[in-house]
Amino acid sequence: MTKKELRQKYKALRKQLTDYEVEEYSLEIANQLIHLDIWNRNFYHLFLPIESQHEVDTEFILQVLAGKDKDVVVSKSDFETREMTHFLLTDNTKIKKNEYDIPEPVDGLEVPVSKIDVVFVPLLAYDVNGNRVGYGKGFYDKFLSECQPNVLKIGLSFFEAEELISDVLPTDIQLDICVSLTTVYNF
Ligand SMILES: Nc1nc2c(c(=O)[nH]1)N(C=O)[C@@H](CNc1ccc(C(=O)N[C@@H](CCC(=O)O)C(=O)O)cc1)CN2
Ligand SMILES: Nc1ncnc2c1ncn2[C@@H]1O[C@H](COP(=O)(O)OP(=O)(O)OP(=O)(O)O)[C@@H](O)[C@H]1O
Repeated sequence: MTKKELRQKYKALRKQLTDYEVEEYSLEIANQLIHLDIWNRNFYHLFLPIESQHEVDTEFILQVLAGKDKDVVVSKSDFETREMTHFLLTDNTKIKKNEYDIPEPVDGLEVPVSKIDVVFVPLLAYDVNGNRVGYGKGFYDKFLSECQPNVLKIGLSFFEAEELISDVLPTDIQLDICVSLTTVYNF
């Protein structure tokens, strides 16, 4: 299927989930992550979920990271330049929702992309080759292309992998791992 078709399909599937399912499934994804060999690094970039879009609630992952004393990085998105700016998440970080309902840090200590070791990647759909589809603005393709080549890219999804995204671009960056409710995909 094309990215456009997949966006429609997965937006509809996510819409059907109840708030209860979103929470339970997000906890399940966090539980799967605990068992992976990904916790020996320092800087973990996490997305803060758009609740109205029924994204994976990363709160549980945040708790795991806090328990392990990791540095957590969150971003602010500029929809004009399609650039993300990255900030260290601390107890004092003020979070505010932007016009797209994305919770974002207001300000704080900026973290250069070169410091980031692991990125938890939001997505609408992904395929068995590790390609992903987001909302189509290219924020993560750009961000991931600026990261260190050895950065670990981990997708999180309530759904299983598609067989094929038919219109993958050369600028699309593949995931290393994707975690669903039942499966850990290693690409
Ligand atoms: N939590 C989270 N943060 C993220 C992303 C994400 O997917 N999830 N992004 C990942 O790249 C970037 C933001 N990209 C986004 C692009 C479009 C829409 C969005 O709501 N689009 C609506 C159309 C709204 C409109 O045009 O008025 C939609 O698709 O329904 C949201 C986020 C950076 N931060
Ligand atoms: N490294 C990059 N720098 C600048 N623009 C880019 C980069 N990578 C992709 N883009 C542009 O972003 C647009 C959207 O790409 P694509 O359809 O793959 O988005 P997506 O992966 O679904 O969205 P997102 O990354 O925001 O979740 C494309 O027009 C593409 O040209």
